[in-house]
Amino acid sequence: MKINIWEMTFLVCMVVSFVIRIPYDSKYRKNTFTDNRKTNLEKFLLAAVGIGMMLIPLIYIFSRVFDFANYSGESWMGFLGVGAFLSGIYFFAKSHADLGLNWSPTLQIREKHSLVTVGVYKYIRHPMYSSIWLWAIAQAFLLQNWIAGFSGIVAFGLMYFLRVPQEEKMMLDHFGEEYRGYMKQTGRVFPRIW
Ligand SMILES: C[S@@+](CC[C@H](N)C(=O)[O-])C[C@H]1O[C@@H](n2cnc3c(N)ncnc32)[C@H](O)[C@@H]1O
Repeated sequence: MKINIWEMTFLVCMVVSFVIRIPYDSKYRKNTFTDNRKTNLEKFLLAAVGIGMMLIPLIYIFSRVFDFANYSGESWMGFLGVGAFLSGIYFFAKSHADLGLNWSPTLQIREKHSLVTVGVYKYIRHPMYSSIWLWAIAQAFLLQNWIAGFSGIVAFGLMYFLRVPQEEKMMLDHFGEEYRGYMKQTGRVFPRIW
């Protein structure tokens, strides 16, 4: 087994993302929820993201199973991948810090949930999803394999397009006009500039 520099970078960034989440995850487990919308579809989407963004890349890096789908990319692709993952890690950390106790890995409202509209949430409604898009794009640039490189975009794309409308509906159900007003001032994954 020989891991190249880009695959090693992917692994390190993945571990850093895990470590960032640990303190939020342990606090999250102590929450009581007043609304829990973790449906079977949600469970499927979470599993798909785990498979597409972690399991398939790990199998690719540590075995030869997907080697038939390798291609040889240019080094600029690797550098772009590093830039995308590093900026993704910044937004991942910042969005966790801004959401604080309101963070949840799925669609849930906790007791005493408050609407966060400060920090990075002042400009974007879904900065954590922006950061995960950056991870998926980085994966495509860093893992030069048609399956392991693109499984992240497919899995997260599925989650993003199916989950975001449900998440915004849940927030509207709870925060009503406050969230509607917030939607008018912010973009989904890019800042609103018009
Ligand atoms: C995985 S987090 C992702 C948050 C957000 N969609 C993002 O991409 O940054 C999903 C949970 O965060 C909470 N949430 C989302 N937006 C929020 C906001 N502006 N203020 C407070 N909680 C929020 C909801 O409880 C939702 O179930």
